[in-house]
Amino acid sequence: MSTPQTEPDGQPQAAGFAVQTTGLTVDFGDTRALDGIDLTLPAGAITGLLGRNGSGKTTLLTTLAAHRRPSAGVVQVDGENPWENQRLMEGTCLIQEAGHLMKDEKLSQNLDVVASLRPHWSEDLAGRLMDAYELQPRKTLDSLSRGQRSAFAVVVGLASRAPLTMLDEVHLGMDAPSRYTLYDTLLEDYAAHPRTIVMSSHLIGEIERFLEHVVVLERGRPVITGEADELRARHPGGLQELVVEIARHRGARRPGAPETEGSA
Ligand SMILES: Nc1ncnc2c1ncn2[C@@H]1O[C@H](COP(=O)(O)OP(=O)(O)OP(=O)(O)O)[C@@H](O)[C@H]1O
Repeated sequence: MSTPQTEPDGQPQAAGFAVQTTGLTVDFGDTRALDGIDLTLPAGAITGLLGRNGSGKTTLLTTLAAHRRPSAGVVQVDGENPWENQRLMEGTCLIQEAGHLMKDEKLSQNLDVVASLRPHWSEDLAGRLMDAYELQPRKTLDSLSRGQRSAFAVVVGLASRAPLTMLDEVHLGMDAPSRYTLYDTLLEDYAAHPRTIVMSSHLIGEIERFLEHVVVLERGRPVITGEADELRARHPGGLQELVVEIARHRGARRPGAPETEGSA
């Protein structure tokens, strides 16, 4: 388990949670969304979770966040099963377009509730991001535009400073300046307060420069896992091109032909 460290103000520091899955399988009726996944996500690193539509990214993130139970296999977060685990629930934050927040309540009320639930909450960071996104605390969540709702989800997700912070397509609806505010703030705050970050996005070209670890899912299985620097060195076209190449290769594969599994 992670060892708590102390911040300058005496608060316990959010150390990153490591994540491990063994044989993780999730079925939705006849659809196998995750197919026996063995995966390790390193603690205190930024992992990019990449893959095409329907490859299983959201299912993996919601299962790691214990929003759903695996059909088979094991999930371990910071060495423990996250299911109904109070410590891990407090330390795990999955950001998905503000879906988990109170739509009829003012933003200020939402912030108060989240602050009371998150041991590592930063009032200062929340305030700075609210200002940067020009979000008015007196507005209700359901009165915001789509991009503003995503921005508010970013405020909540980053200010929570959760040891396991997962961002699932959180950029949806956000314009380019708002997305770069997210990236810049994430990097700056991560450097000062290391934690485990998992980021799923189709905007690979925008995020690949700060990824340290990469997982590419395809049809519910990891087809590539590895250090981003190594992958970049082996694929000068970048991660974006790599994901497109994988999709082309898979699309061209004859039905029934053996798959080329494993790390790149
Ligand atoms: N609630 C559900 N009921 C039935 N099938 C589901 C459900 N959620 C996901 N699936 C199926 O599981 C598979 C993986 O979906 P998932 O949402 O995890 O993919 P994704 O990689 O996040 O896709 P995207 O990039 O489009 O968001 C898909 O085939 C999808 O249709």
